[in-house]
Amino acid sequence: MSPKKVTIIGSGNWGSAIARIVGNTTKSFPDQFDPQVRMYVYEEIVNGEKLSEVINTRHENIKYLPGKILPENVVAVTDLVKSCEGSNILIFVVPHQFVKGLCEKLVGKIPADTQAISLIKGVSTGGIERGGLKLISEEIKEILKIEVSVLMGANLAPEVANDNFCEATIGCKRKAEDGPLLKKLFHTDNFRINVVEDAHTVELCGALKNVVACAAGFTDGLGYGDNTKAAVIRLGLMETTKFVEHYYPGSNLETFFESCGIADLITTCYGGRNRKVCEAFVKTGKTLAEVEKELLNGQSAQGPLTAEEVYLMMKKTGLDAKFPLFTAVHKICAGEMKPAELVDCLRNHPEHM
Ligand SMILES: NC(=O)c1ccc[n+]([C@@H]2O[C@H](COP(=O)([O-])OP(=O)(O)OC[C@H]3O[C@@H](n4cnc5c(N)ncnc54)[C@H](O)[C@@H]3O)[C@@H](O)[C@H]2O)c1
Ligand SMILES: O=P(O)(O)OC[C@H](O)CO
Repeated sequence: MSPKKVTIIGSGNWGSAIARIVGNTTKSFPDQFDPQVRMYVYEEIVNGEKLSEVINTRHENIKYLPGKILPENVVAVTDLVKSCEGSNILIFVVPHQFVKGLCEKLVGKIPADTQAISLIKGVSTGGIERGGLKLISEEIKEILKIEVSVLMGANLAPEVANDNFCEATIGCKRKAEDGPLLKKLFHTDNFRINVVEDAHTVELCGALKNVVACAAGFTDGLGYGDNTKAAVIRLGLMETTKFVEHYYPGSNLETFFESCGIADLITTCYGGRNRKVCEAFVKTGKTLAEVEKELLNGQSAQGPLTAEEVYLMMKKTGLDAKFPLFTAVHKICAGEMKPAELVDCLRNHPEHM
């Protein structure tokens, strides 16, 4: 078996942090992986220089992960199709609103035996019209006709890039077949991977924790303390388990105890961008777009968009009333509900009845 070529599609905060890991693991296992890792970069000019050229000369993503050196075998490529040519493993790591457009550019260019793994936390808009759910992994699979696994976990990119110890979960439907190689690609001393088969649950935990993090940001902005945030986390977890069970009956409860579940909820509700942006939204009275622009320097908080997408799909089938926390997050983001009303929503939550 010849060594697998790997492409990272995305070079934001998480894409760059994961490039540091994958650049090193591919070098460590030359029998399994081609050591050159191509990274698709959505080109932009930063301080008068092309970002891709800075990455290829100074090996630093000065906009999205400043101060951290990328391995030299990670090569920035600005042509998406060229970045994927001949690759056997595609790592998708872009804000979820860009996935469909990128995949459509790759149609007909990706052999059927290519594997993908999505690190994207979000849901597709593709299910909304029919009131159903479409996962990002399903969107990629549908467009490119390839197998897609997922990797989610309590992984704030700056801490991962700092090599601080953490865990992550790979969800892989063909666990026996694909799990070992994918684990090899990501598993390090400080980034510990567990592989599970229940990929839907892994992916939905990753998407929905961003919605819960918005609620945590709202309560922080309102000046409530850690007890309130713990209630947000607990009720958010209850809604997440119920949501997963509704769309994928028979999911494995144990998956919620993996890094993708409770651990990611905790880290995101304390240290994430969604929390930060939503806290500032309440404190400043500015719009979410304004605070995102001011605080994140081009990075993206996926929670408000995911809350809207989840709300629209639930609304179609009248499910929204059963998920008051998810619904409240959307309504607050959309200006249909005051942030202070969130506490009433928590107070009257069905979990207390
Ligand atoms: N940052 C984290 O700590 C973290 C950790 C785990 C998972 N994630 C998830 O990973 C995914 C990617 O997040 P990120 O932090 O790497 O991204 P980011 O928030 O840093 O987003 C910026 C990226 O979007 C790209 N972009 C902007 N406009 C684009 C366009 N029109 N087409 C294509 N790309 C465009 C930019 O070039 C940049 O690479 C998200 O789903 C996120 O939830 C992030
Ligand atoms: O900064 P956030 O809120 O996008 O969260 C980042 C990661 O998903 C945490 O695991």
